[in-house]
Amino acid sequence: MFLTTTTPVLTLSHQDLPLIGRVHDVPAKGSWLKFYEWSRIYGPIYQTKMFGTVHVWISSEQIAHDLLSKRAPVYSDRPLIPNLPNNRTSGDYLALLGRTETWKRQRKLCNHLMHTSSLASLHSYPTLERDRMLFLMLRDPGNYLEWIEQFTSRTISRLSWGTAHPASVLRHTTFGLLETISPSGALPNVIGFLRHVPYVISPWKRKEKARQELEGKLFKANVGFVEKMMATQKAEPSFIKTFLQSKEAADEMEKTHKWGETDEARQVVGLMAIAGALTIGSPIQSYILAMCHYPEWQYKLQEEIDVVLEGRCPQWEDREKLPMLRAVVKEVIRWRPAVPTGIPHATEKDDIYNGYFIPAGATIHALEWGITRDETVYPDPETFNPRRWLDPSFTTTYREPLTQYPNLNGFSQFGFGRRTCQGVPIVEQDLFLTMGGMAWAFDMRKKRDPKTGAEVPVHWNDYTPLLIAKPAKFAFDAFPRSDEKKRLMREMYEGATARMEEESAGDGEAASEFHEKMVRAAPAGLKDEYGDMNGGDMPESDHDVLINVRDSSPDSMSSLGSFSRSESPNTSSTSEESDLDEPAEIQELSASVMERIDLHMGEKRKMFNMQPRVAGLDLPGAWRWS
Ligand code: HEM
Repeated sequence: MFLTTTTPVLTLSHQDLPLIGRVHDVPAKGSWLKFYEWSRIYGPIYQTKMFGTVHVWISSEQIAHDLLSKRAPVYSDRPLIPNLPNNRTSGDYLALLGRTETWKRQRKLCNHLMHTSSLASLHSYPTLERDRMLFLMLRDPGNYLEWIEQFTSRTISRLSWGTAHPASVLRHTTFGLLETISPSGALPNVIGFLRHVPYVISPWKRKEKARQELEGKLFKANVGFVEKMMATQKAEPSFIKTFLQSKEAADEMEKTHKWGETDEARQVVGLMAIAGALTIGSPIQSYILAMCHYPEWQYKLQEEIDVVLEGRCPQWEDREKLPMLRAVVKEVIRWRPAVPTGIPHATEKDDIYNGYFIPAGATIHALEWGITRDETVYPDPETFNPRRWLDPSFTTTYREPLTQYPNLNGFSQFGFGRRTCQGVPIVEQDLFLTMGGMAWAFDMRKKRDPKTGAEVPVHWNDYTPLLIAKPAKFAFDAFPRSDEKKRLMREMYEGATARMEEESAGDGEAASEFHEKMVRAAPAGLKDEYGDMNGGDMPESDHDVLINVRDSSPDSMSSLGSFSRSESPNTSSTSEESDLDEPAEIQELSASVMERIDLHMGEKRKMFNMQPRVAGLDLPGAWRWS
C-alpha cells in the first residue's frame, strides 16, 4: 500500500517525477548512499513516496538553486516532523519552523547575533578552546572524540552564554533532540501514524517531553546567569548579552517588534547552541579520517603552515596567507558532508519544473551527498583532492583571489535560498583553527601492528546514521611533530587555562552555581552522566590521571548517558552535600533528570515488546528502533 512503481507516470499536461523506491529499500545506515545510487539511475531529481508523503530528492546544485533559491516563496517551508509535531509552529527551534512570521523574526535576530559576534572575531573563543583541545589530544589522542566534542560544545556555550559551564548538559540534551528529529531516529519519524499514540503509552512522546523540560531549564538558567553577570558588569561577550544590550538600546517599537521577547531570544540562542554542538565535530573527525587515507595532503598542508608561519600555530588572523588550509577545510566538507541528506524544505503550492510536477506539501531534499558527487562540478568526486579549490584548471571550483577563496560562504553544504545556514562564520573559524592546529602539531596516520608492522586498516566511509553524520570511531596515531611543538602546546594550553581562570574569577560562584548544584543533587549513578559540568576540565598536572568512565564512540552515543567525562575534584559529591538543602529549582531539575532515566529504561523495555508488531509491517530491522 505504501509502495511505488519505478516507472514515471505520464499525464497530458505534465510528467510526474520518476517515482521510485520503497521504504524498506532504504537502509537506516547510510540512507544517503541509497538515495545517491538512485540518482545515478533515475537522474538528479526524482521522487519517492513514503507513508503517503511525496519526497523529492535533488542531487544537482543547479536544480537545488532553481527550486529552493529562485522559487523561494514556494520552497521555503519545513515539513512536519512526526515525532515533534509542533515543530512548524512552536517557535522553539528556528531551524525547524515553518515559513511563519515567528521564523522571519527569529532568523533576523539570529542573523544580528551572528553578525555582531563575527565582527568581533567570535571573541577569540574558538582559539582559546582549540589551544585547550590540542593539548588534550597530545596527552590522550585515543580519546579524540571526547576532546573534539568538548571543543565544539564549549566553544558554542561560550558564544551563546559567555561561559563553558553548560557544555556537558548541552551535549546531552542536544543529542536527544537529534534522535527526536532524525528520519532514522525516533520510530514515529518512519511510521508516521505512531505520532497519534497517546502520550501515556508513547515512549517517544514521554522521552521527548522530559528532554524538553531539561533543556528548557538549562536555557533559562543560562539566560539568568548572563543577566546576573551583566548586573555587575562582569558578563563575558555572548549572543544573549548582545540581545539584551540591543533590546536595552532600542526604542519602544523596536523592543517588541524587532527583537521580540527575552523568552523567544532564549530559544533562538538555544537553537544556535544546539546547531553548534551537533555539527562541527563531524568535519573535524572527518579531517583525521582524510589524513589517514591521504597522508600526502597532510605533508603539503604542514609545508604551507611551516613556511608561511615559520613555526607558529595558525591563528585566525593568518587566514589570507593560508589558502591550502582553507582548501582542506572545504574539501573535507565536500568529501564527507556533515548533513548528507540535507535539512528538508517543503512546498507550499503545486509547481512544475522542466515539465515535471511537484505537488504542494512535498518534502524536498537537497541531497548534499549527491550534490558533492556531481562529476560535472567535482571531477573524480570520491577522491579527497583540495587541489580542486586551488588550481585554475579546475574551472568549476577554482576562484580568485586566493587570499579570499576558497571559503565556505555560499557553499552548497550549508543549504539553499532563504533557509541557508546561519552558522557559517563559526564553522569557518572553528575548522580553520582546529584543522590548522592539528596539522601544525601532529603527524596523524594509520596505526601499525606492533608485531607485523602492517598498517591497521581505517574505515573509508562508516558514518553514524542520524541527520548529522559522524565517522565511526577508528584507531590512529598522532605523533607530535617535535619537542618544540610539544612545549608550545603546553604553553598554549596554559595560556588558555589562565584566561579561563580569570573568567571564572570574574564570574565567581554564579557561573558554576547552577550546574554544580545540579550534579551534587543528583544521585551517584547520574553523576556519570552529568559528572563534569565544565565539559571535562583538565587535571592540574601531567601526573593527574584522566579517568574516562565511558566509551564515547558514536555507537555508544546513541543511548542516553553515554558521554565520557574526566573526573574532576570540584564535581565530586560528599555525604554532607546531600540534596536536602538544595533550592527548589535544583531539586525539581534533579527529579526531572531521574524521571528521564526511568523513562528511558521503561521505554527500552516497551520498544522491545513492540518490535514484533513493527516487524508485522514488514519493515526491515534497520528501520526499527536501534
Ligand atoms: C559543519 C557545520 C554545519 C553544517 C554543515 C550546517 C548545515 C546546515 C544546513 C544544510 C542547513 C539547512 C539549510 C536549508 O534548509 O537549506 C542549516 C540550517 C541552519 N544552521 Fe547550520 N550547519 C552547520 C553549523 C551551524 C552552526 C554552528 C550554527 C550556529 C548558529 C548553525 C545554524 C543554523 C541555523 C539557525 C539554520 C536554520 C536556518 C533556517 O531554517 O532559517 N549551523 N545548517
